[in-house]
Amino acid sequence: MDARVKPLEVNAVEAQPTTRPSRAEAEAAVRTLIAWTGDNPDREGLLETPARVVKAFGELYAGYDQHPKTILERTFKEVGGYDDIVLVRDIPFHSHCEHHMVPFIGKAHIAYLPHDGVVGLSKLARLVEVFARRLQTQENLTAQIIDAINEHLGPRGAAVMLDAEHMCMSMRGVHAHGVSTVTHRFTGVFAEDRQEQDRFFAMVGKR
Ligand SMILES: Nc1nc2c(ncn2[C@@H]2O[C@H](COP(=O)(O)OP(=O)(O)OP(=O)(O)O)[C@@H](O)[C@H]2O)c(=O)[nH]1
Ligand SMILES: [Zn+2]
Repeated sequence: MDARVKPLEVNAVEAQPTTRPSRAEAEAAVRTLIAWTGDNPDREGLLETPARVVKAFGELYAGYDQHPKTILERTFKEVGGYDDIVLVRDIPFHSHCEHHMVPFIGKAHIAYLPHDGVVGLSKLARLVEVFARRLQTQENLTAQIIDAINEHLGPRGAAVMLDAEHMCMSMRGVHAHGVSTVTHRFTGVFAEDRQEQDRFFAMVGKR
């Protein structure tokens, strides 16, 4: 099958499947951007840059080819009856804002109240990667993480908080350095019970 007609797998409801250009077309686009900046894409140091950039994009946007189900499908039930909050905090992530394609970098804190087994702790960090390695807004990233937890783990409650610095606000535009943006979403018991929210904030260490 021609790589150009390979459908792009997407998980966002609003995103439409689209077709992928070829690698050669992607490299030509990078070459155009280099020339647009005012540099010479034919000088020695830049000759291989389009190929490197496209390869790097393959890593930075790998999330389009990954699905949360494959990460969250394996759960463990032998946890000694543990059914209280499981919090994995300070998960580092890098994403790219969909407005400027410039990085936003921060930490994710994910908690859930188990219902029928627990998931491997590393899987929550992997889940963040699935969605962070796509073009994003911080709000959408927050929502996609918690929606995937609810869909695939069915917990009694879930809580997600992201704290990130957007390079499009510091390196360009308003040039506001050191600004952090905090988003959070609660579902289930965390949404209904203020005390559970307070426990989450206390455990994360932010109030
Ligand atoms: N809500 C939200 N806004 C974001 C995020 N990442 C970047 N932005 C904002 O997206 C907005 C885009 O605004 P526009 O006015 O269309 O673009 P712009 O002229 O480049 O804006 P400036 O950044 O103010 O120069 C900016 O205010 C960015 O700060 C995000 O994750 N969530
Ligand atoms: Zn931006």
